[in-house]
Amino acid sequence: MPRKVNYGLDYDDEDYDAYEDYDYDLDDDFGIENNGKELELKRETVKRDVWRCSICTYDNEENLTACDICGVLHNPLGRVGINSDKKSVEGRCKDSGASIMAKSLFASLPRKIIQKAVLFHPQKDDFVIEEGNKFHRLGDIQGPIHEFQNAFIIHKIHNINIAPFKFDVPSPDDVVSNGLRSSKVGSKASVTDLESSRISSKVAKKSSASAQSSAEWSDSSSVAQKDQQDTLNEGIPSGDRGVSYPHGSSGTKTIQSNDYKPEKWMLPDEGVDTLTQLNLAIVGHVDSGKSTLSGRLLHLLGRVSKKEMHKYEKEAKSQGKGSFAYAWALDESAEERERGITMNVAVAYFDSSKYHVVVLDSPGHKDFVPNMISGATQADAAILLVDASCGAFEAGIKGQTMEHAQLIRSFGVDQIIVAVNKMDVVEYSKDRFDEIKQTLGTFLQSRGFKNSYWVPLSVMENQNLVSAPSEARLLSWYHGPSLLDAIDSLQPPTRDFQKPLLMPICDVIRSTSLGQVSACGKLEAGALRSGSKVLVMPSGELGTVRSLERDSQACSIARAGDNVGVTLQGIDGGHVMAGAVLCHPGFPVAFAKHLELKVLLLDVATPILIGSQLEFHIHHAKEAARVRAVIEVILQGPVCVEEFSKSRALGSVSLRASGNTVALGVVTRIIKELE
Ligand SMILES: Nc1nc2c(ncn2[C@@H]2O[C@H](COP(=O)(O)OP(=O)(O)OP(=O)(O)O)[C@@H](O)[C@H]2O)c(=O)[nH]1
Repeated sequence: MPRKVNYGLDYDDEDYDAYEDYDYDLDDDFGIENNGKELELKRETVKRDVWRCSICTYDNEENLTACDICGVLHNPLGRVGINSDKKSVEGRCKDSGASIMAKSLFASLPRKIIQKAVLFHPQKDDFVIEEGNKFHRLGDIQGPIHEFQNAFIIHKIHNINIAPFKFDVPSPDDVVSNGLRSSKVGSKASVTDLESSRISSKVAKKSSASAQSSAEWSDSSSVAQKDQQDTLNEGIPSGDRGVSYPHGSSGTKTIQSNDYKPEKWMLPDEGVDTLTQLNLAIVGHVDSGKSTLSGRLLHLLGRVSKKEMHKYEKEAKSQGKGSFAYAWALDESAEERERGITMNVAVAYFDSSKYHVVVLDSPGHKDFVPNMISGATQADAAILLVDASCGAFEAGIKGQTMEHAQLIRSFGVDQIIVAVNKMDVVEYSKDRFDEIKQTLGTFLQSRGFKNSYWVPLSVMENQNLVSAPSEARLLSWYHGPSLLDAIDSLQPPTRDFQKPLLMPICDVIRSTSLGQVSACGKLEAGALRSGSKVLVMPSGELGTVRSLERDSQACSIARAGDNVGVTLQGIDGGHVMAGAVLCHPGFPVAFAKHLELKVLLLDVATPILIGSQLEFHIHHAKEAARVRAVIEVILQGPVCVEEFSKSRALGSVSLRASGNTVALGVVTRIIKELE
């Protein structure tokens, strides 16, 4: 069955009322008309003990861990209270991502006063601003503000409000892979290394201490301790075991990540015939039909039974929302169903002939872009769904069709299937399909998508989904692959099997009755099996893998690319949270809040100025950030991060302000940890 990503702790206990998330103390109501949907939200009463959000200045109740208005975390991950697992169910729900995002639906952020203006002068290096090439290296920008603004004038293509840069010249990936890191970055490298060494060695020491104590707690026999030590040392060459830490510290021998040697079980067994896992994000403007498509595919491919489908149909009809029956297979919460929109990413699975597909059904509504980002960072490829209906496609182009395409590209996805849906509404018109293909195709090409497949569909009338269409009007001109065939034509993703474990946590499921905590997410690198020791960063706590689950089935090993649930034992559950990262105890991920970025500006209306307060998104973590120098950010709290050259997943960022994505970028340097 599909699983919802809640961006916070989740409870699997039966007595837990999943809809408590939306049960607020309310003192006023207000609604807003958005894409024809009447959305309602209520605001909580302000209580006496409050903390002020650094982004929107809203006074939040003390017990909230994230801003009630904009969702920015109050306490940095590193300072997560170790007692947070003792929260009542009610407390947890109030803090959940769903509640926060729901409440932020109607919040417009108050304007912040910019303290300093950025200066600008034309650049003379590789990042010279050219006609048609809107890539800017902001680090070199100086000069009066109007010149800064002029540098970011939007060029409209086909009257579309296209964001002013091109991914392919260069894309964030290309920035790093083409070695475009500036000499400025290089010249400070030694300082950086020193700083990050200090941080990581501190953490590594902590992990070693916890590793030892954890081993002692779990079993007192020397044989058991040896086993514990062996799991702790998985992948570390025998000569180096138990004596050293990554990045090093004085007096200890250093293990670099290239010293890591994966053990045999960590590598895929070529002989065993298993399908490659493909993490497929379904993105696109609100109402384009993403959940309906996901639900219908699951049904057609036998993942949602006839009986279940019948139940969804009945329930949807009884609420006067019959057309949403398939979407209900994914949109499970009462609030999502009532509003007819997806709020959290749903994770579901089906098999094609070539892939074990993990469907990441993303929300399309503008206000849930942060959730969409969290799902999209796990994607190997994407289906960009567009609504062919007159007016709807055009609205999507100005809305989230473009934003989602840009975000997904910035996370390194360069294979995309553009599914032109609702062809039934336009009489399966070839002209309309060609018009959409020409308009959007030009844009996608300019953003550096290498492979894009174009598939006309009607999800509602089951045309061209898993087999050739039966509709004569479509058959008369379309002879290409069905959507399922297009999925099978995608190139298999490359995986980091040879690197130490790295799994950003996107969701946490917690059973209070069993005292267990499960972290969900995609393994970006390395492998896990039951008994493996894992380090949870940023807390530096060690846990042991008790069991693994993929697609609701227990599995013995999870490898890079797999999207799994990892049940941990021997760990305080309060340290396991969305935004944290599971890593190899010998190779802790860096943890910092002072970063140098290289960004591509999307929104000229929101220039990035020194002193600007932004929302900083990285893998599944979100932090308030202040622009210190252009573009160097100080986050309110630290996050797990790697330079993009080391990890795509932990080095791709997006910057948002006032509900808009204003820039996409990569981490070029971890500057230092601030005490
Ligand atoms: N006519 C027609 N309607 C469709 C088709 N596919 C989906 N719809 C309708 O479009 C509406 C929105 O569908 P959803 O699946 O909720 O759209 P979505 O993209 O998941 O919406 P968000 O997740 O909120 O962005 C529903 O009423 C669907 O029945 C189609 O092929 N033809």
